[in-house]
Amino acid sequence: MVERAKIIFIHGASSSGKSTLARAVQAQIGEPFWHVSIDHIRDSGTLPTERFRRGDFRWQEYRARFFEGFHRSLVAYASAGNNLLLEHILEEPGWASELAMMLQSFDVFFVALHCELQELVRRETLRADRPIGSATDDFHRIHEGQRYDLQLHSGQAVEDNAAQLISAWASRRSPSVFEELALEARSRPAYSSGL
Ligand SMILES: Nc1ncnc2c1ncn2[C@@H]1O[C@H](COP(=O)(O)OP(=O)(O)OP(=O)(O)O)[C@@H](O)[C@H]1O
Repeated sequence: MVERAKIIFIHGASSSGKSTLARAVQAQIGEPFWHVSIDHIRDSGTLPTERFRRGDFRWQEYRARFFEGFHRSLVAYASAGNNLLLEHILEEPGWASELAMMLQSFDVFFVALHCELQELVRRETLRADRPIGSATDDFHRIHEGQRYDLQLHSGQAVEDNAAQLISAWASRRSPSVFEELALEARSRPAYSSGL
């Protein structure tokens, strides 16, 4: 029988330190987790990034199907029993509920990684490999009204955050935020009527 996959979902603005934290957790946690991120797809050359930049293709035309495919890939990995350390940004308001529904048969632990705006802008400027302004846009949008199983602040040392995350994850409780979100989504009239 396939073991129920565990998913640790780190949610934070661009440059908040998600990858850095995910790597630290992956290095210390007592079970193997696959670190999954849009960054890996982009950096592997999967997408014809340069051609999107040049304007040969319009990203807006392909964006929704790209993310839909990414979200479905999480279900595919987890269905096969793989534990995932997911770092992701919920860029669209409906994605939290959609993902909660898609991932409802898995054990999801939802973690916020907060960072001060000034520090986000400093990191984004220093690294120079992200569109300037992404971090600020995310900062103002992505955590609004969102509930989490754990909230961390990236002003703390990454080792401390990783240790705190692992310890909170080890004593996680049900219902998790994702279980609650899936329940809420199922009880909405649009879902029950199949629309
Ligand atoms: N706690 C920290 N203190 C200082 N700098 C940090 C910290 N965590 C990460 N950084 C730096 O900030 C930059 C962004 O980090 P990282 O790639 O982990 O962020 P991210 O949230 O995964 O970004 P993105 O979503 O844009 O891929 C990197 O240059 C990293 O070295």
